[in-house]
Amino acid sequence: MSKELIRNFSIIAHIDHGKSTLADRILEKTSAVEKRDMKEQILDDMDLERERGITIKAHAVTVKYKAKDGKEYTFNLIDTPGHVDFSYEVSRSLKACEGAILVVDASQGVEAQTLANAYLAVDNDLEIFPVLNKIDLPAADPDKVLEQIEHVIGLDTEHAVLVSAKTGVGVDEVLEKIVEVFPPPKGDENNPTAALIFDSWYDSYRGVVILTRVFEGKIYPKMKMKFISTGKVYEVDEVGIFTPKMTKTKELKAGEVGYVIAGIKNIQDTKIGDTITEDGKECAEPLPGFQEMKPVVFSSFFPTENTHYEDLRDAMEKLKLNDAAFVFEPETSDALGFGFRCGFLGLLHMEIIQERLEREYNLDLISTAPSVEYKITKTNGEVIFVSNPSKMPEPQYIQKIEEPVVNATIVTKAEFVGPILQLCTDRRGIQKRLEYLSQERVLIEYELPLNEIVIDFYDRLKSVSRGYASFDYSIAGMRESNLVKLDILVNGEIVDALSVIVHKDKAYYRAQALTRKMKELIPRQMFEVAIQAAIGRRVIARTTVKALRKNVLAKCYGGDITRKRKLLEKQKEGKKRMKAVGKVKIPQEAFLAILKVNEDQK
Ligand SMILES: Nc1nc2c(ncn2[C@@H]2O[C@H](COP(=O)(O)OP(=O)(O)OP(=O)(O)O)[C@@H](O)[C@H]2O)c(=O)[nH]1
Repeated sequence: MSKELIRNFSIIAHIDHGKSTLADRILEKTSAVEKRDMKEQILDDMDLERERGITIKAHAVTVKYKAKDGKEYTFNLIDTPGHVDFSYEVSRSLKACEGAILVVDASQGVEAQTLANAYLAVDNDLEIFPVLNKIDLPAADPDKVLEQIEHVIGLDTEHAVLVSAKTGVGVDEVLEKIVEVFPPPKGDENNPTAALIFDSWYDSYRGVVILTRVFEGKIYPKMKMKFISTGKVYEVDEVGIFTPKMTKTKELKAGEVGYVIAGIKNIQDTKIGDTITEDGKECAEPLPGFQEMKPVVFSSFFPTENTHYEDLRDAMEKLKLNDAAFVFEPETSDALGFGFRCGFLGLLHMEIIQERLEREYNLDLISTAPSVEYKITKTNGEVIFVSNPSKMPEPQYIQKIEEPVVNATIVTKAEFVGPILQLCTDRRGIQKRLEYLSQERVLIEYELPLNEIVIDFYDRLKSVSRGYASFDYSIAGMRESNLVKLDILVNGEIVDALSVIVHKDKAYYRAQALTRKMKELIPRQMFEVAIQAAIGRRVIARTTVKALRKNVLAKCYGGDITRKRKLLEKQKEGKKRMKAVGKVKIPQEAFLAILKVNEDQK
């Protein structure tokens, strides 16, 4: 097949603007999927993706399109996720493309991730054309949105297409634009092989499946392929494309996108961003790779039953096979016993991993409040990185603490600017930009400490803007701050897993709110439970959970054993997701109380 007839592209958009729906329509129109096999959002094949209605992993699919010029084109469509935690998936997908369709909801307009993703595409030198989706909605205002696209993103709207991905209106025009606007790939199949790994996952039957874009040369069965960064060599078993089912092909040539299987057992060997070449006939230099993704949010996971520790380790190792960005290491907590300290790309990533561990592996977990990684310069000049508050050195050994800060972009309606600025100020933000995109839409940029974002920022933003604010952020660097560790003591003992790092000015308020919240969350026990918050040795807040007066069994006068058993069963259920710390039973919610403490509502 001639390269002239190939188009490699991604669909990018703000979350919920309809890119998965548009991808579905494209598959339908190109008959890749029989009508009877068509289910909504066919590319989102993980159960969890379907349930949450979001795309977690990027997917690639190859379809044929007979254009109006009479020629048959091959489209390699790469669907990308839209949530901020997964923006690294977007950027790696874009490296495999020549073009990007920017989907914008015509009833909503440009949002924070529309901007972030459009800039990513521009940075990757892609051809872009906008698709204004949802024009079937009465609130759709395509002209206004076109103006925003030109004015805010600076994107030419000459090739913009008005679409309803729901009804199919305009989709034919999108297909023609793909042919017209996006350039065919370059490269020569006779050159030494250079192919980019842009995704990989572990399949229990076939081993590692690599998703690759071939830039030069080709990949074919029996070829000895070499990964440039690790130097490892494997013999290729099979190559092919997704139609969307895995379909074997003879080879993958320059310009093409597809999968490679080579009996690889270890996903660590297939680093995303690495270049595949041919052993003995190497390309001169590796392709420009990707930014390595570093976890920025950390939390500890402990099994509620200590005997499930090994099961938890096994489950996490399995999950990691398909998620290179998820990291973990063993941790011992005085209060909670054996568990793991885990690193994530963001809060959503953390929630998804926890949910998968609980659902797919049937584990009951206690997770601790999310934290970020601090850079600490000790008084002896040593520099350490601490992502676990309980590992923070004593204050007298600390010279300075730096915390990660992000550049945050918020797009909202003018009427909510006031409360949003207030929220950002409360969260120790520094304003960088405020611009009216139109009379009623405003773009706000702030530098904010990441630590203030992981704690319920997004929820608060949604609530102060009644849902009319979109949000995106990228890590900007480190900033020195006056931070302290707040310890929580239960009956006089520090519960290490409850410690949090807070700004000094907020410590007192947080301590009050936290102890109050703990009191609500820790159930009454047979004895009085004192809850204190302290900085170092200084106790700054205290509450008490009163003792229970009656034993639950006291209700069972006489010897009705079945009734007694029922009550005990009931009690046991209530015990689920609790962890005994000394004599006191602490429920999961208490470990996340910091997320529920709402200082902005004071
Ligand atoms: N009325 C209308 N609704 C649409 C249209 N296109 C998509 N939707 C709806 O908008 C919602 C979001 O669509 P998705 O395709 O899941 O959006 P997405 O951008 O892929 O979202 P993520 O995969 O979560 O990033 C769904 O409820 C769709 O049914 C359209 O043209 N008209």
